[in-house]
Amino acid sequence: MSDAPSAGALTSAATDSSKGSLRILQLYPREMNIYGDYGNVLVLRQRLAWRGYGAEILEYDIGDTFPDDVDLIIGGGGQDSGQLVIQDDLQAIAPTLRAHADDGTPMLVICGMYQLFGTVFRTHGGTDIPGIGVLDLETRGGSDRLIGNVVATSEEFGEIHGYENHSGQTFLGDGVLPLGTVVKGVGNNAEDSSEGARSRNVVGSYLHGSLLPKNPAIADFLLRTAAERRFGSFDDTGLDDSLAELARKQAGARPR
Ligand SMILES: NC(=O)CC[C@H](N)C(=O)O
Repeated sequence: MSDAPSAGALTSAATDSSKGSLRILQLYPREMNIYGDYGNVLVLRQRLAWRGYGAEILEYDIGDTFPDDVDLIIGGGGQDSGQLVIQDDLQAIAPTLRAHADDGTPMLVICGMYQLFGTVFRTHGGTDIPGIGVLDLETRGGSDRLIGNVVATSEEFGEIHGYENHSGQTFLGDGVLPLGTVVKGVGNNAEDSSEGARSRNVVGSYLHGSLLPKNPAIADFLLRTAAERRFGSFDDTGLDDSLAELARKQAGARPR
């Protein structure tokens, strides 16, 4: 169960939202929200609040109507069983998600949802869970779970810190770039040192933690992109990220 707000709830941590509000949609928070992934939404909301923007946190669950005017779409990790539960509903909203991606809506999808944004996840049990083809990649389940701390490097976002726990190994097609190159841990698969995927304004990653508290550069990319699309500009006043910096140092020093 998630402790997230119910569908359509307006959660405003911002006392001052005079610069406007962004609508952030969390996909399937019941089934696809493990290892603290909901923290990504909380980080986005808080960084908006610090800069005088509001955030409307929406949730999409099985059978819901997909909301209008969504500025940012977030998806978390899930067990294979959770991925099986949502698979039919996800196919039903696939055209909407693909249209959002093509239109430039910023998105962050982690692990289980990252896999399902590809073309297919063949589980270790031999079941094919079809993806929605937003990202050109496919995933094959293996007998080993890949678990531990990860550090990846990326030109766009610098060092990326997180924690992986997956059996699926993901292989990128020509239509996407990796999010980063792994220097500690495994990332997408045990063969090519790539981690995550980038295409249009979509970021896919295996990294939990949750990801955004320790990676404010990725959070601000998502917020800047969403705000510029909605308001034409973004006041990206620098924030005091010294605690995030400490967390990054600590995470980087941890054993695999
Ligand atoms: N952490 C996750 O989201 C796991 C995704 C998928 N069930 C796997 O094991 O590969």
